[in-house]
Amino acid sequence: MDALARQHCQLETCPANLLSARELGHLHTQVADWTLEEAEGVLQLEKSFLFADFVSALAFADNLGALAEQEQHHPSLHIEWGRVTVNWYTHKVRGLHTNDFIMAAKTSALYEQLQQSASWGL
Ligand SMILES: C[C@H](O)[C@H](O)[C@H]1CNC2=NC(N)=NC(=O)C2=N1
Repeated sequence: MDALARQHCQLETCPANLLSARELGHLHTQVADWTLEEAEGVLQLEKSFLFADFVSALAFADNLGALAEQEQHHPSLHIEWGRVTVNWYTHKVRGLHTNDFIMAAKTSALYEQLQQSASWGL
């Protein structure tokens, strides 16, 4: 996951960049704790992150939003008390692109970073 988390999103995505099943399988092994879901015919990566309360969930979503702006690649977020469910897919290709795996890895790394700083009471 670390190598993927250090990459940056490609700004130009086009349907030609849709991943092959082999590429998709290889990339998924690097973010194996994310599930492959299909919604309205669109394949996406999904993972729920747990928090102590709503404020912490909102802070994570805010940090993730800043990351998405930096990378110009944006998630679908469902924010509730104690949980944020994150979905990644590429609108332009109506499916999964390498960018989605990069951002999934970055999302997991962000969560670990925030949980560590919270546990240190920082
Ligand atoms: C112009 C802008 O960079 C593009 O429209 C980006 C914005 N963020 C995006 N986010 C996602 N998830 N998919 C996209 O196709 C996408 N396109």
